[in-house]
Amino acid sequence: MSHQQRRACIAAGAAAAAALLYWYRRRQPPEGATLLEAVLDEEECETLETLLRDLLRNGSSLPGKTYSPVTAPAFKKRNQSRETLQFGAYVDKNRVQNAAVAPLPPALLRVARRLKKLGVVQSVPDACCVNFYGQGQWLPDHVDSKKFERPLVTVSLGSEQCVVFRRRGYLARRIRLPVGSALRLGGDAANDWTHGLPPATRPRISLTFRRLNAETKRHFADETKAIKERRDAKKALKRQQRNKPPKPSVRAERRPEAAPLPSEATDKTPSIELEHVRSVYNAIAPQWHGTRYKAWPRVAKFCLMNCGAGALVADVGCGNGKMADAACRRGAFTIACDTSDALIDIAHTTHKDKRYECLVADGVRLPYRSGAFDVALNIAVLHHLSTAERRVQCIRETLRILKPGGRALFYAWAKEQKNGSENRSGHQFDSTDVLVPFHLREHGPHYNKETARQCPAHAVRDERKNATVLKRYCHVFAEGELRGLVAGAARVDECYYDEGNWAVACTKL
Ligand SMILES: O=C(O)CCC(=O)C(=O)O
Ligand SMILES: [Fe+2]
Repeated sequence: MSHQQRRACIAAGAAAAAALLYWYRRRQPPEGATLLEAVLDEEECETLETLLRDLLRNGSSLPGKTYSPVTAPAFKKRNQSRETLQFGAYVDKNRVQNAAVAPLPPALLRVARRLKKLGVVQSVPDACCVNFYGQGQWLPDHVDSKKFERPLVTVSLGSEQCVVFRRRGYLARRIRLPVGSALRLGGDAANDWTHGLPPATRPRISLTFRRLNAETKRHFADETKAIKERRDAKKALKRQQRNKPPKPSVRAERRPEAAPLPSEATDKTPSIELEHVRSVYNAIAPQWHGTRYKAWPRVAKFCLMNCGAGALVADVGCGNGKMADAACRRGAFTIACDTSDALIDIAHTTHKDKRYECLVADGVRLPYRSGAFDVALNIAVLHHLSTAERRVQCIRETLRILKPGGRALFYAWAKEQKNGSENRSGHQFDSTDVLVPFHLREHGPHYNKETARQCPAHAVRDERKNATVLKRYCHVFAEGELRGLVAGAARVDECYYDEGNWAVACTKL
């Protein structure tokens, strides 16, 4: 190699090393910033994302200023018009304000507690700003308000993105934010460097967890108190002027609304339901229980998202209580009912260790007062009601017992059944009102002579299968039918096909 060639080689090597060093330094987080990967696993991210998108869809019904569409024309023009949900504290254009917002919902509180447990923060954050970025939306460079304590922690969901840190006189830093990661910003990174996000290439959600500092909290509390005092004083003055005694509080006067009086649709159970639903379930209860002991995964997910600690859940038509684990898992109290006393006996024995009560009652006339429950489950019940009037009545009853804002999930067997392994029950339906055979085996671990002896009159022996054949009445639902019935009585949030059923999740308005 000539001298000249050697010099060229060295120069190229030095340039490559400098480029590598530059590349490396660009990716080093500034002092005070730490990235923790996999703080949430894939399933947790997915569950949280579904929950948050659900909340966003219902954004306008959340309290106060929790939801902001951020549609200021200038923001929209610059593509910064992302939607936000703010819990615990309200920020507008990076300025903290004293406005009413909802506290952290249980799912976010769990993440906040996890951050403390992992040592990312010292106190559990009590505020969270959830940013929903659509494709192309970005966040300009900023320093988070000093009214928030340090560190701030941002958890990423949905898709990977980069955050760019800038500081005058320093090389800009570009840090990858994988899904499920938490970026902790303290010290210089939070106070002296700005951070911003380039346009998102795919939809993304970020959760910025933080705490207002004590001084701001105190200031806001004083301000709120002063406003209330001024308002009360004004009211008192007006009252004095009118010289009227103060009105008693409406809340104290209000009596719980009683269950409605029975109507034609509810006061008499049609004989087809007595013979082909109630009696059948009473006879097959032990065998039924032997193979059905867990909520379907999507029903369990609904429970996970909606049945938090302290919530009151109604399981309308609970069968053997297979929803109990999912409904009570996060500390909710469940009151379940079914018309089959044999199934209620099983539900009671199986779940007596839980915050769970069950009783014999009919879904078309629930023995609960109106507005009492936070969540209602009505799973695989409606298709056993034999008139349209009774199905509507059962939906109305399920919603009646919910508080405004309460959520309900309905599942009803679909007329449209898939082929192959996706159709676990193996049934196909030609008409909407059908009698579906059930083979009650007279052998095996779940055979119970006692209940089998109480078979309804229509039961017939199948000697070949050594079983008694009972027929269950079902009205199978055509696509759109369930949605149509629920939409008349509540706001439909989601409608889907699952486990051979049509499903509708809704909110009582
Ligand atoms: O979306 C992100 O990752 C950052 C959000 C952020 O900086 C903020 O909410 O202040
Ligand atoms: Fe920020």
